[in-house]
Amino acid sequence: MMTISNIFCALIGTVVSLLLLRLLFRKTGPFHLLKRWWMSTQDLFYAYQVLKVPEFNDAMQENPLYRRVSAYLNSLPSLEESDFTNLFAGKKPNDILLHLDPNQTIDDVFLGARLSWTNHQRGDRRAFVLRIRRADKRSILRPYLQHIHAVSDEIDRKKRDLKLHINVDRVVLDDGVSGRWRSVPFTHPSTLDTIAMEPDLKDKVKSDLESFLKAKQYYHRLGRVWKRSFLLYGPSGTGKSSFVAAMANFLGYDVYDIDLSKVKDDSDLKVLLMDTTSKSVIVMEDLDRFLASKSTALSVSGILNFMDGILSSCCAEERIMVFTMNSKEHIDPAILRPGRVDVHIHFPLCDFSAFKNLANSYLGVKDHKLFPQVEEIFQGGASLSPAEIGELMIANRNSPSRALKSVITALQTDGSAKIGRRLSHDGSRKAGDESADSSGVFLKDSNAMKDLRKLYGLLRMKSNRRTPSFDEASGPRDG
Ligand SMILES: Nc1ncnc2c1ncn2[C@@H]1O[C@H](COP(=O)(O)OP(=O)(O)OP(=O)(O)O)[C@@H](O)[C@H]1O
Ligand SMILES: [Mg+2]
Repeated sequence: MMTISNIFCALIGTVVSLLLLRLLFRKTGPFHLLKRWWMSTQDLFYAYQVLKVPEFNDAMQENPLYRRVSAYLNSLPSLEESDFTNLFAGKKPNDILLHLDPNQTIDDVFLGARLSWTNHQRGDRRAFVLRIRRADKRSILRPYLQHIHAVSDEIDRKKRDLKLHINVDRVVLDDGVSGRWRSVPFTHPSTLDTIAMEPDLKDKVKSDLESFLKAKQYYHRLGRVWKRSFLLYGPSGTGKSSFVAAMANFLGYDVYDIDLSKVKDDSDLKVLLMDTTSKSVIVMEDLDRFLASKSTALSVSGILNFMDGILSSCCAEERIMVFTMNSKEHIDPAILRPGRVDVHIHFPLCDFSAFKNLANSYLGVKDHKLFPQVEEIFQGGASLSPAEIGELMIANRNSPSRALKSVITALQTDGSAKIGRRLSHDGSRKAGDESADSSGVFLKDSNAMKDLRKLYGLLRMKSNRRTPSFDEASGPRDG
């Protein structure tokens, strides 16, 4: 009986203490009142300066700083905690925008200094009013304004509707001016998360792109054009083009896709480049194929000038250049020298870890009883491109087991056929079935193929020389 009343008393005690704590710490409670009183007492001992950022100047022209401050303040975490915040839907789905009520104040902290902003509104006149301690002003005002610029730039970048520009022979624009680029909204869904790639490599590329975005001052101090070039190379269907789209989405940049077969000569390439804007990814796909065929009057030196960034320095900068190739084996090393191409990224055929990645995103399957069998086949040396495996998974997406079985069959047949072709190409051994269907999905495995696969697995194990996936040639890193 004693124990039950003890428990009851303890329960009551806990509830009462919780209620008291709540009263103490709520916004109008003694703790917050005390905090506010302490701050206003402190304020008596400091001199403050008030700075105004009006929406318009005297000539009724818009003040760009007003828009930036507005974007900055609406992104502050303290706004989420304010009782005077309005919520609006943004342009993109799931976008929620926060806005502070007129004549309300929010606090901000920068480099340890406390600042406050009031959203001042009288009639049609609007301004943001910054209150800052005089003692802090000299040391932090300039960096604080730069910080506001950087944050609002970042917000703009994320909000932009991206465009894909394709070079055409000539197009007449709405305003009657003719141009060489035809533009459409860029809505490619590929993101760095949807690309199956070694996680370390993906992280490296991400941080490389992030540090590029912050490196404006750094590049300028070095007297270099603020650009970075990437070479994506690997067999067909390994995700190079998808990766370009993912990069553009990550950076919030437009894409200029240069179709080299439509570039007449070097001066034509110059014109095209001069018509591109900053904050863009400029892509030359299948450069190896173009260099091998050389079907237009565009010279290699025209391409080299483009790669060096001489041409882009005349107009806007902040560009990413991307070249894709199936193989860089027969490419003149001068084309790929550091400075021309800063980062080399290898896109290999699928291995077991990339396969698991694809199974997770295409089928929602993290583990499966057929995985050990798939792993064994990969270890035997067979492989398909992520595009081939992705197609099989999409076609059988309602049944993961069927999807995995079809991948296994394809690996056993098409993979073996590929191995056979490679071996016969080397002259080491003749492939059994050279006429295999390229999709290979419905072909039956044979003993000869099994032997070839074992042999190929051994050869691969012996020559286990891996191409590094991310090879940073040179160039500035961060700002
Ligand atoms: N690594 C990957 N991760 C996720 N999906 C991939 C990957 N590789 C290819 N795919 C899928 O396969 C399809 C083709 O890929 P993509 O066009 O990017 O390959 P590619 O390397 O550019 O081929 P090509 O050299 O023939 O141009 C895309 O739909 C893409 O979604
Ligand atoms: Mg491609």
